[in-house]
Amino acid sequence: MFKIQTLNNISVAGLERLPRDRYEIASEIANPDAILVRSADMHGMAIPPSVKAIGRAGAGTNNIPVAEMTRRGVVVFNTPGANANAVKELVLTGMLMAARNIPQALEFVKSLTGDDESIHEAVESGKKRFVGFELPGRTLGVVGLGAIGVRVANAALALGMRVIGYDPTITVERAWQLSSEVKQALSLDDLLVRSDFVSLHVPLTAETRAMIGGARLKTLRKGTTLLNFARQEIVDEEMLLEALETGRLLVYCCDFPSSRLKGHPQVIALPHLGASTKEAEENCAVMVADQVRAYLEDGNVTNSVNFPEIVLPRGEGYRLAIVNSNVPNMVGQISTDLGKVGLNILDMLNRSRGDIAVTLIDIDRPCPDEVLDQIRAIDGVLSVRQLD
Ligand SMILES: NC(=O)C1=CN([C@@H]2O[C@H](COP(=O)(O)OP(=O)(O)OC[C@H]3O[C@@H](n4cnc5c(N)ncnc54)[C@H](O)[C@@H]3O)[C@@H](O)[C@H]2O)C=CC1
Ligand SMILES: O=C(O)CCC(=O)C(=O)O
Repeated sequence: MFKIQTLNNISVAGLERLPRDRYEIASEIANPDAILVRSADMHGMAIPPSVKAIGRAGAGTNNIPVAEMTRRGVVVFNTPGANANAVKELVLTGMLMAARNIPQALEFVKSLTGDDESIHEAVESGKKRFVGFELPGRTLGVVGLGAIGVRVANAALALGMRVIGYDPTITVERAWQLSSEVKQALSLDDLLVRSDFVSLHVPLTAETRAMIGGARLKTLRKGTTLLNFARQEIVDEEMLLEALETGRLLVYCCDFPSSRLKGHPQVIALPHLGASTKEAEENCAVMVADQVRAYLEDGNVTNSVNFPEIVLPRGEGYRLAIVNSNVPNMVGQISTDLGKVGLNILDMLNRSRGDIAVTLIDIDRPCPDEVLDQIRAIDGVLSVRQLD
């Protein structure tokens, strides 16, 4: 029986992928084998030694201590692209809300009093305060052309916008998906000076933290709208407020309210709603549950942010799933231990990524406990599991 701890609400569609006769799932559970999480902050949390996998039902893994988990030999998964359409739709909503002064217009309508005739009169005389502008011909700069950025860029083209993008590490897959109409910005600074709207779609990393700071905000075209559906910390809030004050920035539309941003007349702040659609929640939950299950039951790894991709189809025999440091002669030492007791290797796969390697070995009969312990004792071996 595998034990799964959930730190956030995970869609039932995903939990149903973990059959109850093999999986016990609860928000409070002792010695879990895996943790499923959305946005809960796991930094500083005591993660029990029993944990072998952490599954993030979503894209960003900045809420998980990934480096520490790698050192411990714990795999961390995410669900690339599973919520990208939901975020794209909210970014488009944000652009349109900003261009048409929708939040202010809604506030105005809420404030109306009197009978239908007086409301009608107030509407017709008041609406001139909310005159907006249209998107065709305006330039959108997309920073980060991953699952979300590519969708936002292509959708903005379809709305008649000009689109420029910046992503020095764009993958081949995303480059194929990106319309050839999207022009390449030479640098982030080049993108910022050429855009009427700027939309951020990068992960939060040491490099992207406060990437949009004071100096860069000063280079924006007067009246730019900045959209941040990535992470709060990517924008320097102090400097942002100054840019709004000077009018360099017209609107800041984000998914991350704060005490200073909420209620600000030029800020549209949503309560981290980017991935909050039924479809995205289901997509993420199903994908992450399948990935965690494949790892727990077969040792296979797909869509990990810290482990190598490794998939060895199950055939005959018994499987050992070993996580070890990526150093020479690990496989040699492991196979020597197996050979000493006459265990025959039927199939084997070894993959590495950075400092970590995963070795899957199918053997002809169960491995005795003392041999498993010998393998565990090899310098650099982080975990050894014999799978049914
Ligand atoms: N508001 C919300 O609810 C959601 C927010 N997010 C946030 O959006 C981020 C992006 O999500 P995805 O597009 O799914 O991720 P992704 O991994 O598919 O794309 C990220 C892209 O950013 C690029 N990148 C990294 N550093 C860069 C830099 N310094 N400059 C320019 N490009 C850079 C990468 O090359 C990659 O192509 C997530 O990491 C997460 O923080 C994601 C989903 C929902
Ligand atoms: O699970 C959520 O609602 C947050 C989604 C998110 O921020 C992400 O996928 O990075």
